[in-house]
Amino acid sequence: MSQVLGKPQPEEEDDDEEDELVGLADYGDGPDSSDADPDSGAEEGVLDFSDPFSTEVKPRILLMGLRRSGKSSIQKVVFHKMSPNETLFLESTNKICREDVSNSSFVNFQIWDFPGQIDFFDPTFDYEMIFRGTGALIFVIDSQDDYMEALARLHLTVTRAYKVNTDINFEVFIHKVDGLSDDHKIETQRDIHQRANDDLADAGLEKIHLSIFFLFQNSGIEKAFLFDVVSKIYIATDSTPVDMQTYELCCDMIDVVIDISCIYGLKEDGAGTPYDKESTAIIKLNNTTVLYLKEVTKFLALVCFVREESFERKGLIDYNFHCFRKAIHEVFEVRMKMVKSRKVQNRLQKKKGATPNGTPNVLL
Ligand SMILES: Nc1nc2c(ncn2[C@@H]2O[C@H](COP(=O)(O)OP(=O)(O)OP(=O)(O)O)[C@@H](O)[C@H]2O)c(=O)[nH]1
Repeated sequence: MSQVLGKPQPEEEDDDEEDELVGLADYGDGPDSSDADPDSGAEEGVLDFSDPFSTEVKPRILLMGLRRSGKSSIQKVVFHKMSPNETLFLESTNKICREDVSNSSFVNFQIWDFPGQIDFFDPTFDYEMIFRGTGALIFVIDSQDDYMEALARLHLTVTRAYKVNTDINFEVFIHKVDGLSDDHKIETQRDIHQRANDDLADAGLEKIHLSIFFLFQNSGIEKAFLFDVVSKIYIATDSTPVDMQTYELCCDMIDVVIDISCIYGLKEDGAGTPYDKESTAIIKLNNTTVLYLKEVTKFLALVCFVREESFERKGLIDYNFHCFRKAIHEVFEVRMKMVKSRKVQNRLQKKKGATPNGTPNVLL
């Protein structure tokens, strides 16, 4: 099982071979991510919104989509290391489930899983409040289903949300592509892209940008770690087991890259940085595996193990990497915005003589 901000855990029996959600790192589970009771989330109709002045306010990501589209499965596989096969037994979600993903200083947000059947435009739901504090809205579409209803719902959701908050990032996940042929996948993505954007254009909302992509079931990446380059602690990994040898090999690769850059990459007066956005390295091992390192942020690197034959489709791997990097940057941006706005709000509150949590200061 993966661990967050930690060294590898002992291997666990896990027959699940597939890295189902490559392109999204698994930020692990365990005590770190379970610091909030998943069921402590707002009950249907009884939303318990975070106090905007509380220091607990976190960037919020909403998971929406029709019933059985796979929202809870995505959350469980990504954040709880559930094997994709086990998602078959997931019960339908009947209330909004909120969960804190606050495993480290790098990744810190709250994810809200909405039940598919919920009518969040029901007057009893304060959707304005929901969307106002939202950083990203992920809309999941089941590609094996007739997706016309999903597209109508997507349009309604996006237009409502945008009216309340123009800063929301809209991400559309085309899910369950495992059942589609390669041709059908491309055709489905093209069709969904076209229809979703046409609907927005018809509503005069071309400026809304929808990022639409597949959740790759098999990108050819065998194992991936998101490393903090300086400490060589991995802050996230995928759902396959971690073994010490693999982890150490990744650490060695980071050392090699940084050492070589320090020796030959810096200017004579020592100017420059040994690690920047151009940093990348590929090492072919003698066991038909390729080690691939790429910069994600100035602190983080993704280190992957890729089968040699899969590496021939390097474009696909790079595309996955690109989506992943973009998602990480968006999470950081959302987080920075929230931190800034919280500071401003706290300052304003202080000026007004109230404590950050909204209770007036009482001077005794
Ligand atoms: N073929 C396939 N099935 C999947 C995949 N992901 C999830 N499923 C299945 O889709 C079904 C519905 O998954 P859920 O995660 O419960 O869907 P949901 O959107 O949370 O559903 P509600 O809670 O009813 O809104 C389950 O039987 C899952 O096993 C996938 O990648 N491929």
